[in-house]
Amino acid sequence: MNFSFFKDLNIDLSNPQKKIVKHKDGPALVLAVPGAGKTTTLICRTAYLLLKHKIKAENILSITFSRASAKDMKARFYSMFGDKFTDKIYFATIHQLCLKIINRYYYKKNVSFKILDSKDTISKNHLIRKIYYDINHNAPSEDILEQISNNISLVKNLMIPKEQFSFHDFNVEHFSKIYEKYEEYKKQNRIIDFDDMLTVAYKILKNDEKLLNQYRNQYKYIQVDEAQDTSKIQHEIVKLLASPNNNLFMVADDDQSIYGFRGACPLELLDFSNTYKEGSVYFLEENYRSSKEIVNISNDFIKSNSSRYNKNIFTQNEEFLPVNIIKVHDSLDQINFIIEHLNSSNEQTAILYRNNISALPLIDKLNKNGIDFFIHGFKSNYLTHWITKDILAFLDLSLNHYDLESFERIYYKMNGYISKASVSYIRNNPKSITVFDYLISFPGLKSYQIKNLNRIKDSFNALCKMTPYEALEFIENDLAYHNYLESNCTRLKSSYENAILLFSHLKLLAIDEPNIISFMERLSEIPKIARKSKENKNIILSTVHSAKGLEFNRVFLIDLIKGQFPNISNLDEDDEDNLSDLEEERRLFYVAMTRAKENLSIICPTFQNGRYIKPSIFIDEVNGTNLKDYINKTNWTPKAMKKTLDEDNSSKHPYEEGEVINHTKFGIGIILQITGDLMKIDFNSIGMRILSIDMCISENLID
Ligand SMILES: Nc1ncnc2c1ncn2[C@@H]1O[C@H](COP(=O)(O)OP(=O)(O)OP(=O)(O)O)[C@@H](O)[C@H]1O
Repeated sequence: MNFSFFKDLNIDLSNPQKKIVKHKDGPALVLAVPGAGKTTTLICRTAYLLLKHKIKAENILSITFSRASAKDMKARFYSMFGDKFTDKIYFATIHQLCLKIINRYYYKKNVSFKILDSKDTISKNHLIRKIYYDINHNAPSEDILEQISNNISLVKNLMIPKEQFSFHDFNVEHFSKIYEKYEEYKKQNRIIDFDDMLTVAYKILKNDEKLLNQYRNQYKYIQVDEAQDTSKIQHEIVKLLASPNNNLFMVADDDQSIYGFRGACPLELLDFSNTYKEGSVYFLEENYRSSKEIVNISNDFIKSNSSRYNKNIFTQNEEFLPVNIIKVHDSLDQINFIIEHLNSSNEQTAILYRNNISALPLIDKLNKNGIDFFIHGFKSNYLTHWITKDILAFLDLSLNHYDLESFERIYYKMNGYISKASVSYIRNNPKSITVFDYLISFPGLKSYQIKNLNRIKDSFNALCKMTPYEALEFIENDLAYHNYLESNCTRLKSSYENAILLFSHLKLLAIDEPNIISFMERLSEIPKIARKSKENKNIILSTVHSAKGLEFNRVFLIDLIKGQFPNISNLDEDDEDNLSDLEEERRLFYVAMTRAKENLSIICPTFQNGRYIKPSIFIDEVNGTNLKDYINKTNWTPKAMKKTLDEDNSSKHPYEEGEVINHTKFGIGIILQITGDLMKIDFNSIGMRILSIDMCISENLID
């Protein structure tokens, strides 16, 4: 009888896998390597319970951590067994299950509630921002907002009582107070957030025995995929539901635990044999997914981590292609390299990145090249990032010289030397005068101050006539926004690498835009393009976190640069906290590599925003790879810039290529190239700059 079940499958399960599939009653833990068939075995066991043990579909609950994995699990089940079952099998995330429990309970009690971040509530970020401001009297950066949000998740997932907050380093000023206010607001407004789904459901199950028993009677068999990412409270909920029969089946790989920052507790798995004395532990060490090269290289790589079970991963798969490390010149070259390869073969491909912001220029350029893709959960928070808001304020002010709000946002972020007193003065501006003209009318200004204000006024006059790319370069260099960007990161204790990545990606977006308005429109269009991207595409864009549990023929792992992956600034390997963060980042990199079946390329830009950047330390740690250069393959002249360069008006100015000039601010330099209104000049003091000829003449900048 058993024989026919396994014979009928379209997959030839190994003996260890079959043994696991046949496991029926009592607790079981399957510990396995990537691609060992954990999900496959769980799916087959579900079918085996239904077909062989005649368990009803409604009595089986299969849960996992992310929506993408739950969807994938369901799709794989129906593709293998869809023709054999008409009953619905419940594959859900643990949060979906908890919400179901809460809904049922509140419905019974006739109590209504709302979910934070839904249409009819305030957004979570907005709420935290407001509370942070009320308590600390300054606005939090995006990094701090994220840290607060992660801390809230951590507290709830690890079930840390308020009294023990002082033992934890939350890295946020007055976190305890912020947390208190946040909880108070939700309580008063009958709102629950994503993490409350767990705490509230747990409380309900603990206090309502009748309801708990209803669930226990319903879900007689509970299966948990990706159990290494289950947090303390999730373990408690699962234990509560599974008890007293404990028909609990968990599959896990400790090397793929990547949610420690949000309270995942892989250590609970170590305790499995103590919690369930009668439990069975199974091991799966054969990888069926990836080529020999990918298996060997990733296995070697993860051995650098010290807190892990040592496993003997092996594969019988053939050798296929070497794992490549591709050195590209910069982010634009990285995209060009990817597009070139996407165009040359239509095999199923994932482009994976550590940080959401890496997706911004990808969405833009793939869309402009007419390449269809699906993107997993893109976050549009770059639009509310202080850098984006600053840049938009510069551009808004350049378009509208009466825009006091934008002026107030940026006047101290450039080399304007504008005093607070004069800013207070212009708040009484009669509105019929531009911000700059009113500033100049401030009583008692010295002649050099007036000259300076005229310089700023002229800069903003010039700014609105530039292409968006030139404008961003001008803001960065000529208006010295770069200095502010650097000092503000230090002040906010937020990652300078992330800030520069965002800034340079905004510039990448600007490259193809003909004018400032179209650049602004494109910025707000990107989230819409992301939302419209449809599933079932051959090309997937995803953070590594969201790609867990999935597999692809070809993987491009991008932005392998210092500070991005591992996503740790000022890495100090002697610091224990740093070390555990580094190990989690290493697991994340391991998850990324092991998503690939045949073709894995790790891409490493060498310049960012015109400056040399160091590669990720992981590049040194992956041995046995093939190093390839893709440097200078493409002509890096931004289109928008090229357009201006091509509009030749050389006859209207006195400069010549090769001429040595003396600039009032930058000193001696040589003109390397003149095209249209632009001159590329190599200055002795500051290196290369591109300047507008019009500006140089009208401002008398060159002697
Ligand atoms: N016995 C087998 N023979 C051939 N292919 C198999 C076998 N078991 C699993 N596979 C295939 O190997 C791949 C990996 O399986 P699966 O996704 O279930 O592994 P996993 O352990 O859950 O992976 P991960 O933890 O890395 O996400 C799938 O394509 C699956 O179809």
